[in-house]
Amino acid sequence: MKELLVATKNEGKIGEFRDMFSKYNISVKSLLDLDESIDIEETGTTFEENAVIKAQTMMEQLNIPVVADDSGLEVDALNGAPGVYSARYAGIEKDDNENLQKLLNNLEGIPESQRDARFVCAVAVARPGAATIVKRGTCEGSIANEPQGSHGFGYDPVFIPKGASRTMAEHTSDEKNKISHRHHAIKQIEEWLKTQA
Ligand SMILES: O=c1nc[nH]c2c1ncn2[C@H]1C[C@H](O)[C@@H](COP(=O)(O)OP(=O)(O)OP(=O)(O)O)O1
Ligand SMILES: [Mg+2]
Repeated sequence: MKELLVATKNEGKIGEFRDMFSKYNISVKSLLDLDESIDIEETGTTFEENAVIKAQTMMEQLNIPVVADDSGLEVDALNGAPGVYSARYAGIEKDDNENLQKLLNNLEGIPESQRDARFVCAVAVARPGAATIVKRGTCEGSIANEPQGSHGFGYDPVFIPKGASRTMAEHTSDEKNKISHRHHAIKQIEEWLKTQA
């Protein structure tokens, strides 16, 4: 079992990386195991830029391969907002509940047919002495009228994946990990993951 650092402090992401990397025989360490005071500024304007910033910052400090995830929700009726600002939508302090309440307020009165959205995830792999890899995965869906379900994290209680009749937070973690944006991004770094185990 090889250990890999995922440069995140998000417990929801950490759990999903643990579950999805286990099949590659890789165990996950995160910034919560390392040093909670590490705070990497997300100055990019795209998910890819921010994922690369997070992965390269830690790779340069530790001289080991580092994976990072930058992700968020794009809502068509809001011209792609909250997008890269998903974690800071309702303010500087991250608060999943405030964020999704603000989203529901901003979509008030907008009919179901115009509530299309997608989750986006960029996964970056920064490697000492080799080029950084960055891949994007998406999960199409729409925004519910009210939060439902208690699994997952972030905007999961208001996101209904395309073809589903319940929110992502009403999916088990195994179900989510088969269809999520994070799953689709990780799938694209599979070849590299296999070289790490
Ligand atoms: O599967 C997901 N299910 C629900 N919501 C999600 C998901 N994936 C991302 N999201 C939302 C949460 C947060 O509002 C933003 C990520 O922001 P993002 O900066 O990438 O993560 P973060 O600041 O929580 O942790 P960190 O930067 O340490 O990895 O998008
Ligand atoms: Mg962040």
